[in-house]
Amino acid sequence: MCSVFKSPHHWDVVFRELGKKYGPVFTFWFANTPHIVVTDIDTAREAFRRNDFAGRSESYFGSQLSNDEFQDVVFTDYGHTWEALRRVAHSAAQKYSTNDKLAYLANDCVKQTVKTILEKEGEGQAFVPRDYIYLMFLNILSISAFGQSYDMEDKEFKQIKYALKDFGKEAGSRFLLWEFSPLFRLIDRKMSQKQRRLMRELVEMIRNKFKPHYDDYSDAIERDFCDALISAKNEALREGKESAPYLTDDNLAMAVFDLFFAGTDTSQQTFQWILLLMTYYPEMQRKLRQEIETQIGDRMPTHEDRNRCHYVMAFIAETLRIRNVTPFGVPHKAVVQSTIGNYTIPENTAILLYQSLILRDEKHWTENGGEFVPERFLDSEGKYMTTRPKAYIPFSVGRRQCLGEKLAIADLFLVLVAFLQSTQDYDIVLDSNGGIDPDPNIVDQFSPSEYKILLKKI
Ligand code: HEM
Repeated sequence: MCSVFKSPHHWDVVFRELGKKYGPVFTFWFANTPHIVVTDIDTAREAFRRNDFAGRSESYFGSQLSNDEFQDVVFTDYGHTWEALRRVAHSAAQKYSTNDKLAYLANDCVKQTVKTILEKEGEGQAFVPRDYIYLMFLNILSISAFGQSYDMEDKEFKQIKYALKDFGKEAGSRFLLWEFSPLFRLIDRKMSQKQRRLMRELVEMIRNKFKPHYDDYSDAIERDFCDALISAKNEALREGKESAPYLTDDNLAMAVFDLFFAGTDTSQQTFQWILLLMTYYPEMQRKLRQEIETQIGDRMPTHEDRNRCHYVMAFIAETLRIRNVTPFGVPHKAVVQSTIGNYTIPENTAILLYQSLILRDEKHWTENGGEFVPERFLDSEGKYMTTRPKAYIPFSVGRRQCLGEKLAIADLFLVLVAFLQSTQDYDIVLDSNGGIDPDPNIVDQFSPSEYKILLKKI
């Protein structure tokens, strides 16, 4: 473990070397906890489709979101509560991913953001787009979740962003040391206690938004994600489903929390990559604009436009492939003793799916697997491939696979198209950047190093 903390490189570089040296399945020790690392797609698909590896280990961080009082989807171990919560959260997320409301919402949020950028930053002035992107995706999710939007100066917006984003930057890799070393938590107690407090306040905030939904809930109209979950709970109660006892108000509020926790940062960070890549490769920006102009023009983008905008879809897919923001996925746990390939895996062992290695492995992606080539997702007629290559796993595989995949793609598509439409009188130009390698200071994610862009009038 020391070797990865001491390394000046991103963990991806270190694990890539380990993968080359030790093959498709190897053990890595975080302090005194062994983690099985899987780097082969066939082995991963076979193992993760089974319930045997659908568990989550008890973790320091996870215990703040799933504990005796309430449980969420992401951190709850395999069992009835997880199954019940996952089912209702998945169905709500799927519903939202094709909802016309989402198309209007994304369009409004983007237009408002571009207007604010032009007012605050002005034409031709370089600025860091990070906070604007965060606000845009947070608003899309918060309006979908409980019908509330924020502006940059809102106290609550600042609180959410600080707890889920800025504090993470401040704490850096200490997060991992807190996770694996109670002693380090004690030594570093001022910061680790602050982290617990921030999380507690955030959980409380979301619960306070969820509960009042009962007061004016009506079966006739589904306003947002909270209503969708209440409706799923009522249905389970009415029909006497086995899942009903697990759908407590506190658990459902935590499922809403997951939307923020698992959905905002992943989506907004992916969009930061999209913006960086399309300014880094201006000829690709032109191609994106051309397609949008011919296929959609000035009207508001809809979900159906995904079937027309093949290059836009390929560009998003390639960004998710080469700059997958969750390179190591989320650790799974063996719920029983089982096997991966020829290895016996003891009960309770943690397992990591090393997604980013599979996503760039030359075995599956030819020798240019490390390069950004959106065309690899287009067929010979230039159409976006409907069947994805088997090694395309930015959202993981199997029982725990991301339940927000469809929603994330819908959001990214709508936001990208609306962003390019709203800036059609400009070239989006990269002003300064640290290249397109992931920031080596954020070791367990793929985050772009800070960059500045400007809107240059054509
Ligand atoms: C680009 C955007 C996203 C990426 C790359 C991403 C990726 C992932 C990955 C790799 C996992 C771990 C799967 C596993 O354990 O095997 C995951 C889990 C999860 N994601 Fe996403 N995600 C994204 C967006 C979203 C959105 C928008 C939502 C909200 C609806 C969401 C909700 C979840 C939840 C609830 C889980 C936990 C599933 C479970 O444990 O059963 N994600 N995601």
